[in-house]
Amino acid sequence: MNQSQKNKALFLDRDGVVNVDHGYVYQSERFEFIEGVFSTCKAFYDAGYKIIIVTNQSGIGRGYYTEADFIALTSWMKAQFSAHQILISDVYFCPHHPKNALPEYLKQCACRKPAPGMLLQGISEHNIDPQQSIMVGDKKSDMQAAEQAGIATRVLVHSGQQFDDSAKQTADFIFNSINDLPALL
Ligand SMILES: O=P(O)(O)OC[C@@H](O)[C@H]1O[C@@H](OP(=O)(O)O)[C@@H](O)[C@@H](O)[C@@H]1O
Ligand SMILES: [Mg+2]
Ligand SMILES: [Zn+2]
Repeated sequence: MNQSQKNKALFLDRDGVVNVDHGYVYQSERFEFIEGVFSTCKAFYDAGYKIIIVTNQSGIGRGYYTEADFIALTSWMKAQFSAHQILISDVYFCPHHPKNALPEYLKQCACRKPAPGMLLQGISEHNIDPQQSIMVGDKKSDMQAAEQAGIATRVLVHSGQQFDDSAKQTADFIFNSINDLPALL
């Protein structure tokens, strides 16, 4: 299969990119969409990008909330995008943590960013060409995961966690938020 038959993807980190990172958000009442997320995702969706979310959810491993809580919130979140005529093709999450987690989630896994596992799974399951794809994150670990997965364009946004100069070196672009992303179209 040649590259032209592969899909291009906009990979999004969730907390700090899609929604305000209030810290281990798991309830829709605390899920505050970041300004511009719908208009930006609509622009990329209409431009032929699959939209795939890849999110660390150590709050599950830490016992702050359950996988069922996360799945319910994710269903609600996808419905909000759908109401804006945007299909979220998939949401991949990592519930693990290497040090502070309930026994069943205590592990050094291949999916927790900066590991690339969630991105590689999305690339495989959705026939994505990483060279035509973009990753948006608010942490250095998001950029490192994308680099490991071969995602060609990496964007760091200021709308989430603070980051240092070493994080800036892992990004191709640094924007205030996802609202500025259409400049890349
Ligand atoms: O930004 P994404 O990957 O979508 O999700 C991040 C969240 O799972 C949480 O990740 C935590 O980091 P630790 O997992 O505790 O290191 C903290 O940064 C929280 O503020 C944040 O809400
Ligand atoms: Mg984040
Ligand atoms: Zn994991």
